[in-house]
Amino acid sequence: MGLVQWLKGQFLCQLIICYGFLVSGLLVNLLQICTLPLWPINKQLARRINCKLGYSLTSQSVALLEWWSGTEVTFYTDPADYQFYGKENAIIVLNHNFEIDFLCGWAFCDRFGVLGASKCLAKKELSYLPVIGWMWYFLEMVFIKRKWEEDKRSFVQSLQNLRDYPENFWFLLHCEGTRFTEEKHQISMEVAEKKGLPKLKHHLLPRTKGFWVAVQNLRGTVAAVYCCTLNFRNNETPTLLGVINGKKYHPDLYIRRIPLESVPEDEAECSSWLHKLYQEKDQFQEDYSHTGYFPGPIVTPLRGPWALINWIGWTCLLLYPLYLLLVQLVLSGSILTILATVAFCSAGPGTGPRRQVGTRGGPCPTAPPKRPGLPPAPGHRGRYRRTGGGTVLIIYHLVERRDQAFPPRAPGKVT
Ligand SMILES: CC/C=C\C/C=C\C/C=C\C/C=C\C/C=C\C/C=C\CCC(=O)SCCNC(=O)CCNC(=O)[C@H](O)C(C)(C)COP(=O)(O)OP(=O)(O)OC[C@H]1O[C@@H](n2cnc3c(N)ncnc32)[C@H](O)[C@@H]1OP(=O)(O)O
Ligand SMILES: CCCCCCCCCCCCCCCC(=O)OC[C@@H](O)COP(=O)(O)O
Repeated sequence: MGLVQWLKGQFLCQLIICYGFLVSGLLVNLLQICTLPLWPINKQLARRINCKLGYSLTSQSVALLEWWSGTEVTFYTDPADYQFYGKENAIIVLNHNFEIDFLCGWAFCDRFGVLGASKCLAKKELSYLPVIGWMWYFLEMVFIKRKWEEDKRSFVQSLQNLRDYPENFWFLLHCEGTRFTEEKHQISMEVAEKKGLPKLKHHLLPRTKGFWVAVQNLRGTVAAVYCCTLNFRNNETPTLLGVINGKKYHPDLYIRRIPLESVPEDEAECSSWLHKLYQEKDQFQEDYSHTGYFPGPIVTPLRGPWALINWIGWTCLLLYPLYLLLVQLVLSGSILTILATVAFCSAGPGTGPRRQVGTRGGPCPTAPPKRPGLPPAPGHRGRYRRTGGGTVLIIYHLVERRDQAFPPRAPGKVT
């Protein structure tokens, strides 16, 4: 494992990433609150400013995915459709099978310059997420409780509000309404059987009302439905923690552009249309599971530098005060304070499965079987690496050098 990969696994690095995201997010929220007086005067300008602020935060996670973990989404689509992406409003229908499908969605948005303005139909609980949830209010995200009788008024009103949105946006819909699990799949297929619908192998049965209401209320504003089917090579199970640890994943995304005119206006016909779309998506996934790729050519939209530049900018801005603090700390000469810092930096949670760090020398319950005469198995990292011990060594040398530069004071003598 190279030095860079090892650094990415260090608790201190992950702490800095999360610190940067949270503090920058709070600053973005503060700036968004400052745009409130502008809304009654110039709503469109307030919206454009909020799109930029939203981009400044959301794009950090795209930078984390694409630059930190090195994950590159491979796009499969008809080149004839490519010209429309980013130049029109669209409803995105995406399967909801993976923990980071939203991240891949954001990366797709960023490639076509619609990341700051894009929205989704999200469960109300997400609006309470610190920073992200608060930001989404200012981006006019559509939140629902997933109870139609309680949702219908606010849902329709939220969609109507988007009809005069000044920026091109994509509206993400996970029509299944929840993340795929085997248990939910079983229940869902029982409903499919009752309804006389074909069973799906890789998807939950879609809830169709939300899609129909979105299409009806965005007709004339949205030009097309983008049927997006996402999967990961080699049966990878991607996680956000893996991305933060710098683990590279291999997502494949198949996009089909369907003009909105071809979506029926009648609710029952629209429902049948969506069920048929999911049956097609299910077949794409089935073929993918055998071939390892989606139909159609691969397109490679340019990965712009702005997500990375934005992330580096925030990191430098927010790390500078910490850097000054650290310098003061080291110069303070207080060994106790320095050791407390060292202990904090190195005692971060392990990044792999929880393990007894060998305090009693006991074998790790989750460690791969020992391979006599061979180095530990690749997935198994030594005691110190796991507890950020590398961080300890770096700071220890820093302190050691300080001692050389600043010899310990003679008792009673002030230097
Ligand atoms: C690659 C992607 C590219 C680009 C991405 C683009 C944009 C992304 C960028 C930015 C977006 C910003 C942020 C995104 C990031 C993070 C957020 C990501 C994810 C969060 C998303 C979520 O929170 S998912 C949960 C919320 N969404 C939904 O719930 C949508 C699906 N639900 C609906 O649409 C529902 O219709 C409803 C909630 C609107 C109303 O539901 P309700 O159940 O009340 O009514 P329905 O008629 O729909 O359902 C009743 C019928 O369903 C049948 N039924 C009962 N049980 C089941 C079952 N288990 N499975 C299926 N169906 C069932 C029941 O029989 C009823 O049938 P009837 O025939 O009798 O009506
Ligand atoms: C530098 C960046 C550092 C860290 C980046 C962190 C980015 C955090 C963004 C959090 C956005 C949360 C999106 C969650 C999407 C999701 O998957 O929600 C679940 C719902 O669909 C369905 O819920 P359920 O019914 O429970 O399956």
